[in-house]
Formats: sequence, C-alpha cells, structure tokens
Amino acid sequence: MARIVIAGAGAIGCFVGGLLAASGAPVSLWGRARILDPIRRDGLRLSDFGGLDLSVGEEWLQLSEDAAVLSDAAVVLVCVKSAATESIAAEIAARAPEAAPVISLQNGIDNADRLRRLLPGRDVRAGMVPFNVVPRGPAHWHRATSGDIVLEAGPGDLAARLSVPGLTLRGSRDIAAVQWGKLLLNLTNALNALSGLTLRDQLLDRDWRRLIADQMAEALAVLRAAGIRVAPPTPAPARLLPHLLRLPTPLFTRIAAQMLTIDPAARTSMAYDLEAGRGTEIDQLQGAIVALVARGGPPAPICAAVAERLQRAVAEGQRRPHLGPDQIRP
Ligand SMILES: NC(=O)C1=CN([C@@H]2O[C@H](COP(=O)(O)OP(=O)(O)OC[C@H]3O[C@@H](n4cnc5c(N)ncnc54)[C@H](OP(=O)(O)O)[C@@H]3O)[C@@H](O)[C@H]2O)C=CC1
Ligand SMILES: CC(C)(CO)C(=O)C(=O)O
Repeated sequence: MARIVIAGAGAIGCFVGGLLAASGAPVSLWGRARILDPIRRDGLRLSDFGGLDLSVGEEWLQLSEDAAVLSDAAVVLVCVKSAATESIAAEIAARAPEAAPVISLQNGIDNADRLRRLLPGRDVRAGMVPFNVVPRGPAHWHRATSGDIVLEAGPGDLAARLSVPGLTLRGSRDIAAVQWGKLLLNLTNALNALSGLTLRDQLLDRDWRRLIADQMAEALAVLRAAGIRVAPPTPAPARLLPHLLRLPTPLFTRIAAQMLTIDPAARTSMAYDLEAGRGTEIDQLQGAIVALVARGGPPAPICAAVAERLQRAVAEGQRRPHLGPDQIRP
C-alpha cells in the first residue's frame, strides 16, 4: 500500500509521523534501531504542552531500519539532520517511486535544493517546522512549542492532504522568506546549546536576550543588504524582534508572552546534538549568514564568534558548556 515514509525517524519524524499514523494514514518510520526498538516495545507516545497525550501502537506504524521501505512511498518526509541530506537523497533516488513528492522538514536554507540536485525531475519541496520537539523518554516525543508547518506551494494540495488533527500544514509561495525567517530564530540554537539552559530560562535572562537580539539584528542587516526577504513564524515582524528581546524582563514577559509559550524543559535541537556528541547544523545556520558576509555583506562578528565557539565546544567534547553571554560575545 502507498505510504507516507518518514526518512529519518527522530524528534520531528516520530512526532509528525506519529500524528499522521494516529489519524489513520499508513506511515513508515525509517530510522535507527535505538529509536525504533523502544517503539516496538512500548508503542509511540506523543504529547505536547497544550495537553495532547496520545499512544500510537506499533500496529499503526511500519517500523524499519531498512531503506527498502521507500519502495512503497506515496510521499517522503525528509527528517534527518542537514549533514545526512545527500545520503538520504541517494537512497530516495535508488528506491522511491518517481511520482512520490519529497518534502524536506529540515532547518536551514539549502536542504531542499540539495535534494533537488540529486533527485532531478521529482517534486521536491521545502518545508518549515516552527515547533520544537524534545525526547521525554525512549519512545516518547513531546512538542514543546506551537505553530503550523509551512510547505512550499506546488502541484496538488499536499498541505491539506498531510494536515490531520494536531498537525496543520499550510502552503506558501515564498518559502525562501519563511525559511530565512526560521533561520533568524534558529540562530539561537547555538546560544542555547552553549548556555546549557532551557530555552525559557535563557529567554527570561536579559543579558542572554541582548546577545540573542544583537546576533539577530546583525543577521537582519546582512539579509537586508543581500535583498533577502524574511518572514519568521512570530506574530511580530522580523525587524521588531531584536527590540522586543531587549525590553526589560517584566515588559518582555508581558508583551512577548507568545515567545514564552514554551515547555519549561525545552531546549533546541542543537543542544541535544551537542550533548549527544553528534554533528551539529551550525554550518547551515550561522554558516549561512557568514557565507553572505563572505560574498560582500556587512560584517557579522557575533554570528562568526558563535559559530567558532560552538565548533570549539564540539572539538573539545564540551557537551553542555554552561557558558555565559560574556564568554561568547566578541
Ligand atoms: N528537533 C526539533 O525540535 C526541530 C528540528 N528541526 C529540524 O528538523 C530536522 C530533523 O531534526 P531532528 O528530528 O531533531 O533530528 P534527529 O537527529 O532527532 O532525527 C533524525 C534521525 O534520523 C536518523 N538518520 C540519519 N540518517 C539515517 C539513515 N540513513 N537511515 C536511517 N536513519 C537515519 C538519525 O540517526 P543518527 O543520529 O544515527 O544519524 C536520527 O535518529 C533538522 O534539520 C532540524 O534542524 C526543525 C524544527 C524543530
Ligand atoms: C527550537 C526551534 C523550534 C527554534 O529554534 C528549533 O527549530 C530547533 O530546536 O531546532
């Protein structure tokens, strides 16, 4: 039977795939045994900070460590970290039906283009996942913030077909602006990883917010100079975000309440990668801004310093560095 295949069952893949399966869609989770075995044993549990608590029994999911599951794909959702994009594309090229759309649910700007290059003639779309998903237990994934997934517009109504209770996708004709807007928020991922703090505690600290804001303002100047439009998944427009972040904490907590609608334990995906000793997506995030600077943009010393500090933490095996903002700011 034609299936939705999750290529890379981790935080995003298990959560999105689990919600699709819970709605009755045929879903295959293709991933590692360390992720799939606990699901085989306990079933998949999904929860969120809004009160969702759902068990998806193994009978609702096909679980496989084998890329052969791609041969039944009606749609492929690419949910691996950016470093694995090429190897996943090679498996899709070899095994998935040509008619199956391939959707990147990855952070960063260039994953869909990298997939497109290796999958010529296929319907490849960029997607943007605004929410954060964290592990709560071996087979338990928890959505810690909210928002709808945005999908690059194209033939057929893929966004509507993939929207199910608890998961809404909407189409966009300017996915590049949406992705750059998400990248603006994702610049915080490295600061969160280096701080060792939860996102909420970090956002409640004005010194951290000043560094987050200064880095964001720097990136916005680089993007403006490059003529790149930015549409972040926030109620406030991009140009106001640094100003909001710099407000004194009592005012910030009142005016930017939505930014704090976040599970108290949430940390960014890069914090989990650093802690687990996995590769990070720093080259796709701060690296994208630094690359624009190299092509003649205005300077971005904070983005460069954050990238350098994160790479040092990786090289030195510092998994939860607990740095303060002054130890990072250039
Ligand atoms: N987590 C989050 O809250 C958010 C993440 N994102 C983005 O979504 C994307 C996915 O992130 P996330 O879900 O956190 O990533 P995870 O690392 O949790 O999940 C990806 C999984 O895919 C596995 N994988 C990689 N290559 C293969 C392969 N060839 N065959 C089978 N499995 C494979 C990985 O295993 P291994 O580690 O062994 O390679 C890992 O278990 C990233 O681009 C991220 O930035 C976007 C919004 C929020
Ligand atoms: C936390 C969030 C949603 C934004 O920085 C994210 O994209 C991640 O954890 O990678």
